[in-house]
This record gives sequence, C-alpha cells and structure tokens, in this order.
Amino acid sequence: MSHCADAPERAGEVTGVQVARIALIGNPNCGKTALFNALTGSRQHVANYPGVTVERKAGLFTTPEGRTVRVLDLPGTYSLRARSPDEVIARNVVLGRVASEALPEFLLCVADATDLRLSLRLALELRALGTPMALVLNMADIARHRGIVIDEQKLAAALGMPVVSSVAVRKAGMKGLLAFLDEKLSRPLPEPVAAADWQAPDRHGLRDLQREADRLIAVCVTLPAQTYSTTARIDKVLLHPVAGLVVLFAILFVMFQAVFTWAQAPMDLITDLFDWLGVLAAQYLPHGPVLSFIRDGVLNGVGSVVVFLPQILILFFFILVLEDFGYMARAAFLMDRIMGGAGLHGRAFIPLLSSFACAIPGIMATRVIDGRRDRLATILVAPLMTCSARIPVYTLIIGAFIPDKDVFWGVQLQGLVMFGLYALGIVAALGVSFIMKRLIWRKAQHDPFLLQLPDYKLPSPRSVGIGLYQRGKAFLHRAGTTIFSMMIVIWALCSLPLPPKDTVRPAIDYSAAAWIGHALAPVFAPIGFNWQINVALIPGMAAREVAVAALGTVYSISASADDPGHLGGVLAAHWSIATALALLAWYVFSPQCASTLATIRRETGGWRWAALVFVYMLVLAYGSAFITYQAACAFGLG
Ligand SMILES: Nc1nc2c(ncn2[C@@H]2O[C@H](COP(=O)(O)OP(=O)(O)OP(=O)(O)O)[C@@H](O)[C@H]2O)c(=O)[nH]1
Ligand SMILES: [Mg+2]
Repeated sequence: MSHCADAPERAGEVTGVQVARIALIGNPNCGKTALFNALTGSRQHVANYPGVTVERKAGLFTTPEGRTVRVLDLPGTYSLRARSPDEVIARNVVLGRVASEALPEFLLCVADATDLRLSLRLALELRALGTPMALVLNMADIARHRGIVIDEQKLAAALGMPVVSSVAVRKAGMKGLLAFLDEKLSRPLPEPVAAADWQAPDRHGLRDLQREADRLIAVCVTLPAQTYSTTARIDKVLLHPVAGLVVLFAILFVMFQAVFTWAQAPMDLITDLFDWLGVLAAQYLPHGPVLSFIRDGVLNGVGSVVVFLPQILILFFFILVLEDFGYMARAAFLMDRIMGGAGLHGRAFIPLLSSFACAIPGIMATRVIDGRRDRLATILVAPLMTCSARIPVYTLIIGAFIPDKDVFWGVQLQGLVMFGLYALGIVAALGVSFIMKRLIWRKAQHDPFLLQLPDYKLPSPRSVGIGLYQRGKAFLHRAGTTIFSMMIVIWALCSLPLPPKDTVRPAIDYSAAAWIGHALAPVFAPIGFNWQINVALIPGMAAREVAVAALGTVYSISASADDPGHLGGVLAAHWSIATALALLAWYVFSPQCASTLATIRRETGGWRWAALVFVYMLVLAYGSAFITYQAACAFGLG
C-alpha cells in the first residue's frame, strides 16, 4: 500500500486515474482517525476522548492491488440528527450538501467493537441513505482480549451490508480491510445519488432504530460472563471527588517540574550549537552588515526561540500520553463542577485543554459544543490558556530572574512559578467567563454535560510519537517562517539608519527601532517596560515567541563588551525584577497573536467577538502589568 498525506482537496485533481471516493463515519472515539492515518500514512491527531476531529480531512492511498482511493476522515457523531457544528460537518458530507465535496461513493461506518449500541444505530440511520456501505468493527484487539465475540456473518446478513474487523493502530490489523476494499473496488461503484428528501429522524424514529440495534446485538454478540472492570477500578480513584482532584493537580504539578528539570541538558546542547554556528559565521564572514545579519539577526533571533523546543516536547509528551491513556475525559468530568460555577460548559474542558498547545486548535475544538452561547463563552476565554508560544517568554524571564533553588522537598522554585503562571491563566479564564456570563448572557441555561468516558488504553507509542513530531514540526516551522521573516525586519530596524562614523554610542541608538521604542515609552513606562521591550512587543503581535527572538536581536546588536553572553544573563543585567515580573503579567493576558484573532473571526462569523477579545485582554494585560510593576517597586524591586 502506498500513500499520500495532505492529498488535493478534490478527487478531480488526480488526473487520468480513476479515484474511488470513500468516507469514514462513526461515533466519536471509535478510531476513525487512527484508521485514516493507517490507510493514508497521514499524521492526524488521534486521542482517547470524544471530539478530537472537528473538521473533515482528505487523504489519498493506493490499495495493495493498485487502486487509488480518496478517503475522508469525518468528525465523530452519534446520529445524523446533528446538533453541534462538528456533527453538522459529518452529516453534510454524507448527504452531499458540502459544495466543495463530491458525494462519497462508499461509506465505511466505523464502530468500536467493544461497544456497539450507538454505532449500530448510526449504521442503521446511514443505511437508509442508500449509499453503498460497510461496517468496520474497529478495536477488534480489545474486543478479543475482553472475550467479546461478534458473529460477523450473522451481523452482515441482518444489516444487509458487509462487516469487516480492523485494528487501526496496528498495520497488521488492516490487512482484512484492505483486501475487502480491493474486492469491493474491483467493480466500478455506482455514481451515488444524494438523498434529496432526507429528513432527520425524530426522537421516536431514533428510539425505534435503537431498539433494532439492541435486537441485533442480542442476536449477534456474545458478551463475556463477568464484565471487564479495570477501567471501573481505576476510575474509583481517579473520579473520586477528592482523591481525583488531588491526583489531577499532582499530575499537573509534576508536569511543570519536569518541564524545567528534564529540559536543561538538551537546551544547553541547542544553545551550544547556535553559539558554535555564530563563531563559525564570524570566522568565515568579513565584519560588516552580512555577518551582523547572520549572527545578530538570524542566529540570535531564531536561536533564542528554538532553544525552547525541549520544553515544549516534554510538556506535550505528558499531555499526549494522558490523552491516549483516556485520562483527559476524566479530567473534564472532574473539572465540570468548577467550570460550571464559572459559567462554562463541561464540554469546554477539552477545547481549553487543546488551547495549551495553541488557541487556534482550541477555538476550533469548540465545535463540539452545541449551544452557541456556551461555544462563544469558551472561544472568548480560550486565548487565556497558556499556549506554547508563551513558553519561550516565560522560561526566558523565569530562568533569568527567579533563583534556581528548591523551595521544599525537592520542589523547585522556577517550576513553581511556571505552574503559577499557568494557574493564573486558568483562574483568569474562569473569572472572565463568570463576568461575561453575568454581563452578556444573564439568562442562559446549560444543557446537562454528557460525555462518554472512554475505557483506559495503554498509550500507543506511535500516536504519542506522531503527536510529538507534529508539535515539534509546527514549532520549528514557525521559527523558520514567521520568526525568521520577522527577524529580518527587526534586524533592519535595529541596524538602519547607520550611525555617524565617529560616534562612541552603540549603533542601535541611532536606529529606527530605538526611535519607535522611545516614541512608545510614555505608554509603557508606567508598567516598567524599557524601549527595547517596546520594540519587541510590535513583532510579537505576529506570534508571541517572536518577542523573545526580537529581544535576542535588539540586545545582541546593542551588546557592549562587558555584557554576559546569553540573553537571559543580559536581561538580568539590564532589567529590574519589577520590569521582569510586569512583563510576565503582561504576557499572561496580552492579546498578542494575530492568527488567534483571525480564527475567532472565522469561527464566530464576524469581527465583533474578535474585537471584544482583543480589547478585554489588552485591558487585563495593561492593568495586571501596571499593578505588578507598581507593587514590586513599592517593595523595593524596581
Ligand atoms: N487498541 C486499539 N486502540 C485503538 C484502535 N483504534 C483506535 N484506537 C485508539 O482509540 C483512541 C481513539 O482514536 P481516534 O482515531 O482518535 O478516534 P476517532 O474516531 O477519530 O475520534 P473522534 O475524532 O473524536 O471522533 C485513540 O487512543 C487510539 O489510539 C484499535 O484498533 N485498537
Ligand atoms: Mg478523529
């Protein structure tokens, strides 16, 4: 089987080859994306909780017998009676209601073999559409392990469609499915006809379908005598109202300690690498603007961001393992009461959790929330979650200003401060949503929070590996594109116009950057920012971590002979603690990410909510930096 990820969006673009169009549809968390990845070789995000995929993804693959297939991965849904925006996407695709997407010729209805009730009901709903389809019993490995026996032939006869089993997370588990597809595609599929008069089943219709599904299960499935209870045993502890919360906070705490302690050695290695490249550049390039551009602009700017790669990978290692284990849905359950008190829906937890990576996937993940108000409330606070772009800013300042010492029992102060900054973001999100709810949606009612808790699974090293690879790639990609191009601008602003020949002052004092930084001084002086920080804030609008790169370049160009070599050391020598703390407070809240605002605009259908987010975050950022700076000065830290 050969494959191709990120395939062209439309089948017609594969010229001269007959392409079959199939779609994967099924309940949330049954392994559709894992199957999609196995077929196409893509690396889409897979995790053990419902609602991971919220948009359709297309991929191409070639079957063992050489047929080209275009496959769609769809968001999970329990029924075609779609409620939330992600379910609407899945429904519209199979009904042929998406303008840019041809109707699939064949549907693979993916089911979790360990829990067929709702899957079979969906299969019965889909069958009524008339599109040729098959039922895939995925997670066959777990079903076998638990002693669940499904009579596939009987089920196929009763359903009137082929039934195949698969283990999507193992290549070998895909053989049967691929052979089936080859056999199916050996004859041309009839051109599908959209069910124009399709009507969503009402509650009674669904109940009848459920009754039929339950009947099929009674006839075709043999369940083991005693129920499998590892999940229940673990949940006794992890879902306990007190013990569960203690475990949750302990996990988060260990995570942030690890971010600092484990990352040190690889970070030193990356710093050494960039230093070495700088020395190399100085050896081979003549002194002048080219060397300054390479060393001060590119190596110092980009290098000061790339060095945070190990910390980002460590943080996501924890998150990905917990996700794949099945813990995150439990965390959502534990947090539901706290979040409900603040006016957030329980379903907001996973989108907010995704926002720790980046607010953009987080905001997109709110598509799993069906009420528009609940969804908007989550979108409004998602940018307050500490995204990975803040990590470079936080760790740079913490590393430079917070002493590296143990507070008690091996708990390290720097990790504690980092934990505090994350907690501050969360508390702020709860507070903002609490206030918004009082101001904007006074009468809003919550639907009850229903989330199917998945069974625990051993995390798959492949899924975790894919997740880490994607995160690392995205981070380095930004360093190589956004940050790199911003660095060219910053370097030019810091180097031009050229200083007069006989000056004794640093060249940067004559530059456009200094002029801009000084012009902004009246605005930012009350919060303790110097002109160098003011300069860094502007390109930081593109992406937060650019600010770190910009500081790297500004201070590298203005470096005097007695400055310590690394950015952290330079900052410690030039800033007061009050300034450093104010900048941390600023970054917890600042709306400095143009792409997040653009995503909010897209997902809410207008600039209104994006503007609200920008304004409230700016007010919070300025206000908290002001209070922090003034308070720190009052304590003599200015
Ligand atoms: N043991 C086992 N685990 C599987 C199998 N298929 C998927 N998984 C795991 O099941 C979980 C859910 O997989 P996903 O592919 O994200 O499920 P999905 O159907 O795309 O979920 P949504 O996008 O939320 O609808 C992940 O933890 C996978 O690693 C399988 O055949 N066997
Ligand atoms: Mg998925």
